[in-house]
Amino acid sequence: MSYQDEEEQIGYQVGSFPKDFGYGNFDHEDSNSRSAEDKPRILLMGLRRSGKSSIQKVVFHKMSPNETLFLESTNKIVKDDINNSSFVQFQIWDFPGQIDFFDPTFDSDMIFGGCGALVFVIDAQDEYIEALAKLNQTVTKAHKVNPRIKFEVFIHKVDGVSDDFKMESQRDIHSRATDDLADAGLEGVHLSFHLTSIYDHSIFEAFSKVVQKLIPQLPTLENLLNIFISNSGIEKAFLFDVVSKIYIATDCSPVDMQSYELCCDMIDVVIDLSCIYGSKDDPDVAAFDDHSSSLIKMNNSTILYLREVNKFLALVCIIREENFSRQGVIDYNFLCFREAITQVFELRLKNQKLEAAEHSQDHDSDYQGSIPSTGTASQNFDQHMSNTAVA
Ligand SMILES: Nc1nc2c(ncn2[C@@H]2O[C@H](COP(=O)(O)OP(=O)(O)OP(=O)(O)O)[C@@H](O)[C@H]2O)c(=O)[nH]1
Repeated sequence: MSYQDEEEQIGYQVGSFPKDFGYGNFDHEDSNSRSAEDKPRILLMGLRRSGKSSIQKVVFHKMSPNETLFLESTNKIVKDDINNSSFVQFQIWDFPGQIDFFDPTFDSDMIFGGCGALVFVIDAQDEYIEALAKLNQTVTKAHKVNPRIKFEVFIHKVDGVSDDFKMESQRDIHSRATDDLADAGLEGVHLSFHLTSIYDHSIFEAFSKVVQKLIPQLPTLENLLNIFISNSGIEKAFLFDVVSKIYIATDCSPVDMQSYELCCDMIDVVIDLSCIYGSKDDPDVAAFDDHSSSLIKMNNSTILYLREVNKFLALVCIIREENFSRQGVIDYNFLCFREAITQVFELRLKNQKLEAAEHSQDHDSDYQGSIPSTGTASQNFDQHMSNTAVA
């Protein structure tokens, strides 16, 4: 088998997700789209049947978890182009489980060279000794080619195991994997571990963290969210990529799984309602747009409040009912926040264009001087947010 024999699956669409929100039909921000080669790459690796393709299909193609039972084994590298919004642009490469790094057709420089993150999937319901050996081999090889790769280990299929077993497996896998790396002389290589399952939100949460590490503007986005929530009396806020339901940023307070699940469910409700009742005049136009908003009152004196940032991003906030009395202030602050996010988008686009121009001209001109650094940008956005009112 040749690893060069790759299959492109761009714009793939599975399942019954409403037409307006599938990847194939999504009206991309063309001007912000980058060519596939320029995008950061996420590699999905692991032993056969560990669940790699299922993860990709469930998170990015709305496949229902039960349908993954019928997935066939992957026997070539499958590339998938994810192009949801300016911040969520990357390629996912799904590898066959039986990949052999010593095969002469395996071009490790090409494969690991442009890689941003490597997700290694370990089946927690199976013996993991062989998987750990493969993980060690993979990290050693990849790190040698590209020391900047972020390594993410998904201890997967934890739906079928008890909480005690989950914790024990994570501890054991963590210590064995780091010991193996130390034995190989790679003490400095950091591995992040996540307990995941396609049958709950854990896989979306884990993928959110993987994707966030590939967004250079993350500190700026987090800073904006911190200012927004502290001035508006909000408990927690997530900035969501609407299509995949992964969150690309949140404020600095800790994320609890229940809050994240509630916010994900709210997005589903809003999209479903938009599809059923919105845009009667033109069915091809998505009813979910930058004017969409939604408010759900819970029976525990908490409010879920969703506002569209643009067609691709939504801000979902958890607010105590008593703090929602001055909704006007929250709405005003949201407009400031949205304006600041738009500026981050514009700056990112400008930087990407400059980088592309620099790349194509293939010379070391001093463009750097004209690219505003994220630090400067962050200060500018903070200034913008200083207009916010305090609730
Ligand atoms: N219980 C459980 N089963 C899962 C989970 N994720 C995947 N599976 C099942 O695991 C089996 C293998 O999944 P695949 O996605 O085909 O695995 P793969 O790693 O892509 O396999 P190869 O293509 O052979 O390398 C399927 O039957 C899935 O339904 C999970 O989170 N929990």
